[in-house]
Amino acid sequence: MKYRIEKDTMGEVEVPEDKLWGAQTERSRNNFKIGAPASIPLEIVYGFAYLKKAAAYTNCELGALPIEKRDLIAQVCDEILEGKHDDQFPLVIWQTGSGTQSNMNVNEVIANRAHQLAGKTIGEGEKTLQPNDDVNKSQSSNDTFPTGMHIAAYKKILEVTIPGITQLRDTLKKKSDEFKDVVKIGRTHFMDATPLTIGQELSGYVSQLDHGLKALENTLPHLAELALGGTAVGTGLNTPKGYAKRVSEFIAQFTGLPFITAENKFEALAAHDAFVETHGALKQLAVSLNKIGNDIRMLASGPRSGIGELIIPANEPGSSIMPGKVNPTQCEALTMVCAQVMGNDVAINVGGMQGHFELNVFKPVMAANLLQSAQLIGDACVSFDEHCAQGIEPNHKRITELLNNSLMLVTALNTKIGYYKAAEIANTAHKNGTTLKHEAIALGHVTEEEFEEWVKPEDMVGSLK
Ligand SMILES: O=C(O)C[C@H](O)C(=O)O
Repeated sequence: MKYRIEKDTMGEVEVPEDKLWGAQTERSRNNFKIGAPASIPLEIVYGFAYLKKAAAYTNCELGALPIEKRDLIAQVCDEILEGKHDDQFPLVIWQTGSGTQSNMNVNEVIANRAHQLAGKTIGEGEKTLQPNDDVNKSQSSNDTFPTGMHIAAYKKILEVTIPGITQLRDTLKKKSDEFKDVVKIGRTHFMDATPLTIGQELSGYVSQLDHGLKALENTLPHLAELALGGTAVGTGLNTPKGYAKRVSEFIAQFTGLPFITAENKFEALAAHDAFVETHGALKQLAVSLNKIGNDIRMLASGPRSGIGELIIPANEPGSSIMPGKVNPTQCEALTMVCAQVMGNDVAINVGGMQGHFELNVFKPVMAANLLQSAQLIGDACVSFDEHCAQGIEPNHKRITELLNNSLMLVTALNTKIGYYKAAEIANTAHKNGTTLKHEAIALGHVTEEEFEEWVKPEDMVGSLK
């Protein structure tokens, strides 16, 4: 491999000749071979591209950067956002906790690419742009990395997570309406209980997702607050007057999203409570989705020896050894995603607890985990929706069989003959393996006509939708 020499304040570093990055990126590559290759999410790099462009525009407007430099920075940022330089960001999550090396990676790529755009080869003559003085002007990693994190997370939640959850929620609502009259036996403590409809059961899942979506959306205003303008410790040292507000306005303009400057930059640098808050909502959704996935796989269990009340799509052969076996694989994928989100939540909570004095230095791990959760939940909801939820059908034969066989239909007699006599009927039927009706009449507690009139599952589901 051919190398060129790049320099930073510590001296010379060999960098692969065909790469746009510089000395500090290369040092990071050499010093942090932890889980390589590249694991800093590209979404964060794109977040940086938005903010570097916004910073260049703001610096220029406020008289701190010539227009030619602004335009070069903006042009490279646009190229980055078009995905033209995805392979120029080789760093890992497990680097400096401020993300300084990723900030410098972006600064170096912009500077070297700008040199090329100015018609020169990298290393030829004086640099067209200085990574620290021009591209990083009015910035520190301490305010840029959290800004990139917030832009990336906001976009991911808006573009992937919320649409995915909404798609699944809408299907479950449709199924809930479709099966609103299908009466089945309920279960509490895993044991037979009084009846309800499939529509009612599914409506609980819809409500869970509605609440989860609301919780997630409620976190967006905090996520919309940007740290940029705080620089090293939150005071805004080395920024021109009016910079913080204006740079956020440019970011809002370039992203089309309602970003604003954080009211308090000390919080925005030293704490990532916004991430803890947003991931809290993602965790809530994972809790809900785990229940939904578990319920559906248990209700669809069988086909001969399980509950078998629901039929779900048979998408692929389930077993390499057992012929004809089909498994609830979408439920398995969904609940595995939920397990991953729970793990990510722990990492984010631990990271969030570590804001020491003026800086939280768990930024890359918090950012990567949140982005992973947001992507996984969105994707898993779409997959579960398209390959499972949309195809859910009731197994009417099995539902009727289990409903009529249930001893808990006896609960309808409580108000007619009292709890004790009703319990005697249920216990005797269970002991003798007979029906409720048979024992109710044999014990002399009701007549056949009374039983027929009083014990009707369809009258036991209440009026709640
Ligand atoms: O990289 C920076 O801009 C600052 C760094 O994170 C530091 O506080 O030491």
